[in-house]
Amino acid sequence: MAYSLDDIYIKELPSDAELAMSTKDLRVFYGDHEAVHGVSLPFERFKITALIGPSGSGKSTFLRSLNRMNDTIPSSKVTGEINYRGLDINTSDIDVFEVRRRIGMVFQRPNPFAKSIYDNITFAPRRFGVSGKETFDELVETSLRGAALWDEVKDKLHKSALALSGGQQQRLCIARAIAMKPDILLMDEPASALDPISTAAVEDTMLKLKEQYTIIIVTHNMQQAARISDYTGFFYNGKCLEFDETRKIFTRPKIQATNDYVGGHFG
Ligand SMILES: Nc1ncnc2c1ncn2[C@@H]1O[C@H](COP(=O)(O)OP(=O)(O)OP(=O)(O)O)[C@@H](O)[C@H]1O
Repeated sequence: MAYSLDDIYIKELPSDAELAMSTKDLRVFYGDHEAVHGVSLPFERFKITALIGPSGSGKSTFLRSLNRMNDTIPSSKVTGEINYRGLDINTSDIDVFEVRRRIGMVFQRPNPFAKSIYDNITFAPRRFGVSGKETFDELVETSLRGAALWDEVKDKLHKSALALSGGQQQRLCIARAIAMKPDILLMDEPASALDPISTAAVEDTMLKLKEQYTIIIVTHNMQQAARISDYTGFFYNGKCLEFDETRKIFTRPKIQATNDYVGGHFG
C-alpha cells in the first residue's frame, strides 16, 4: 500500500517541557539522493525518544546527523537546523568534537577497544585533557555504575574488554559514552546484536540512565520501543510521519501508515 507522505502528525510538546535538542527541516543527502526529507522533531530532556520505521526509512541517517557523525561520510550533506542549548549546531563554525562529547553515541554492535576495561573508559577523557589516577579511578567507577556494569567487572578492571560477553561489552560502550559526561546519548539499535538476557540488562540500564541523560534510540524492536520510550517517532521513506507519546503511537496512532506498521502489517 502506498501512503501519503503529506499525512503527518507531530505532537507539539507542552510549553513547559524542557527540550534537550530539536531539529527543524533537517534534510540529509547522499550525493543527489535525499535520504531524510525535512524532519522537525523535539526531544524532551530526561526522556527516551524511540525512532522506529521500516528498513531504509532514514532513522539511522537522521540519528547520526544529530551529533554531526554524518560529516564523516564524504558524500553526505545535511541542511536545516539542529538546535542544542540555544545554538544551531549544524553550522561550519561549530567544534564537532565538542558536539560529539556532549551528544554521545552507542552503536549497534558493541565496539570496545582492544584494551582493558579501565582504559576503554579513560581513553577519550585522557585525550580531552583529564588526568590524575584518583580522577580516573572515580570516573571509571561512576561510569561503570551508571551503565550497571560495576558489580560484574569491578574485580577485573585491568582485564581485556574483549573478554566480556556481548551484553557486557555493550554496557561498557555505554559507560565509555557516559565517561565523557554527555547531555544526550544517541543509540543506534544498541540491543539488536544481543541475546534476550543482555537486551533486558541494556534496557534496564537505559531506564536508569534517563534520570540523568536524554536518550534517542533507533530500534527495530517495537516491544522495546513500547517498553522503554516516552515518545516515539515513526519514519517512513525519509520522513517522520508521526511523533507522539509512545502509548498513543502503540494504541491510537493518528496516521494510517503508523497504525499498519505498529500492527505488523509491513516492516
Ligand atoms: N553511507 C551511505 N551512503 C549512501 N547512502 C546511504 C548511506 N547510509 C544510508 N544510505 C541510504 O539512505 C537511506 C536511509 O538509510 P538509513 O540507514 O538511514 O535507514 P534506516 O531507517 O536506519 O534503515 P535500517 O533500519 O535498515 O538501518 C537508504 O536509502 C540508504 O540506502
